[in-house]
Amino acid sequence: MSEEKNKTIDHKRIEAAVREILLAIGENPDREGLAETPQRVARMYEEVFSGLGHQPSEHTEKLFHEDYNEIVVLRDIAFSSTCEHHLMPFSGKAHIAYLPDKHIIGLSKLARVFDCFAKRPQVQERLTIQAADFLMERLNPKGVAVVVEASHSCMTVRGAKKPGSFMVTSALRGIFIKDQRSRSEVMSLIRGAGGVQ
Ligand SMILES: Nc1nc2c(ncn2[C@@H]2O[C@H](COP(=O)(O)OP(=O)(O)OP(=O)(O)O)[C@@H](O)[C@H]2O)c(=O)[nH]1
Ligand SMILES: [Zn+2]
Repeated sequence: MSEEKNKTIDHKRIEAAVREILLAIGENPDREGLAETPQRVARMYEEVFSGLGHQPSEHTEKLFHEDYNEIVVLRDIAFSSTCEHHLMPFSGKAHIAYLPDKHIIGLSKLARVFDCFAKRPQVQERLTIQAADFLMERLNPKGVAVVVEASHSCMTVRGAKKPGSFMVTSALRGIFIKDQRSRSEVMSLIRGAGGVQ
């Protein structure tokens, strides 16, 4: 993602809202430890919602022509996102695979595309689908598979309070839907060391 400032983030509004929340919980927003918290939170939101000011296509302008006809997998892409229900983080690993059709993409761009969708208010299912659909459309490969495993802090530290629980989501596209052998192959590559069990 480009380092350019995110124009969708209004720091002043976030600061005023955070001050209001501090008052609403009965805190003194002017005490030493909290005095700069509204500004910190605004800077944090700029970072964790940086995907709102950007498009994943910013990372996929360059494709390389290559006659490679086997599955490519980028496994264990660490990520963090924000649950849109509670504005609390969820984090884990994404695994992205595709079967090229004449074009490949720089490896890092897979991670950058995923991050661009992750750095928005999200639910894990939509994040998974958006990454798969975008790569399918932009790369025009024979197939795409995205598997995401994540722990949701809104479920581990509050609410149901189930630390250690992981949500696993997947989105298969193209040949990975239609062809059982390709599907088994991609899932076993994703399941390799460090992948989903
Ligand atoms: N499917 C899905 N659910 C999510 C995700 N992130 C958070 N949730 C769930 O969203 C739900 C929101 O449910 P609500 O009943 O509206 O909220 P709540 O009263 O705070 O629910 P509890 O978390 O059960 O206390 C909860 O069950 C969360 O666990 C996600 O990425 N995908
Ligand atoms: Zn949540």
